[in-house]
Amino acid sequence: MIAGADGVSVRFGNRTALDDVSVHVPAGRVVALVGGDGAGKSTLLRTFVGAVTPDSGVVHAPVKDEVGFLSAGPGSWAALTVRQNLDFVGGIYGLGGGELTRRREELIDRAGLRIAADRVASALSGGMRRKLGAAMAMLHHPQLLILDEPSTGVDPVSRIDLWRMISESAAEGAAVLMSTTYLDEAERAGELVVLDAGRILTQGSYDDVRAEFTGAITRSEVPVRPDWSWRRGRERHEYWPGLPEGGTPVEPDLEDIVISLSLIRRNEVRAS
Ligand SMILES: Nc1ncnc2c1ncn2[C@@H]1O[C@H](COP(=O)(O)OP(=O)(O)OP(=O)(O)O)[C@@H](O)[C@H]1O
Repeated sequence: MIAGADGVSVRFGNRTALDDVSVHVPAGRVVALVGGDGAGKSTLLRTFVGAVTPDSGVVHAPVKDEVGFLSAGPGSWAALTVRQNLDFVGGIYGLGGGELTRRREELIDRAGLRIAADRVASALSGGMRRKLGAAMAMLHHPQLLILDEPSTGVDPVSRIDLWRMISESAAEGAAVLMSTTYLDEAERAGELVVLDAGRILTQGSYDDVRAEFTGAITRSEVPVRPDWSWRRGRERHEYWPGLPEGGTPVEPDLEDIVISLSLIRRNEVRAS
């Protein structure tokens, strides 16, 4: 295992951002951290780069030079071109000469940024800028790659480039921990960690998560219990802890599972 968090809790004043979270990130794997706004994703990622210190629990990570980090911010210098940004980061990590040029041009191609290679970062589209940030984080072949919402604002075609870059880093041996709000994308990761209000709702491979989910999901135009239903396209899906009492059963996907588990958790919190 390259990196891991064991029983990590983080509080900001009286707000609990993470509550007893454990996550392991092995070499060659992509672990996707999934959760809505304020779930604690950025806070957990920031514990791995030393930007947040846990109130309890332990975080293991390689030394700083072996970590690549794309933060939730811009991730590149606005006034530098794509090539200059990559050269600058390469210099920080001691890369130079032909080695840096080869790696820089390889990542420019992988990111689909060749047409923009001499454009300043401030003139890139949001998606191009995210891909440049990801390229900068992985430039020095870090053992641990931490990416905070790399695909937010990236169009579906560019997301394919981004996923290829992330998969290639993992295939080359990096341990990758990334956050995303896109559940379809998270299904592709080797492992999922679903966070809600600072706590883990479920984790494991997508197959594990599906196998552990015990409820049933139905679809209908009008749900039987609106509080346990959510919109999916033109219909509503509804969660049932046991046998459904209405609607047409559907095979739950990750979105159904995550929403059901969040509703169960919120109901437990309200009841306690
Ligand atoms: N520096 C901080 N000071 C105070 N509260 C914070 C700080 N950073 C995060 N929080 C709070 O901790 C909780 C988790 O925030 P975090 O940014 O980790 O969530 P997130 O899952 O990354 O969500 P988002 O995608 O909206 O950033 C939120 O309630 C947030 O308001």
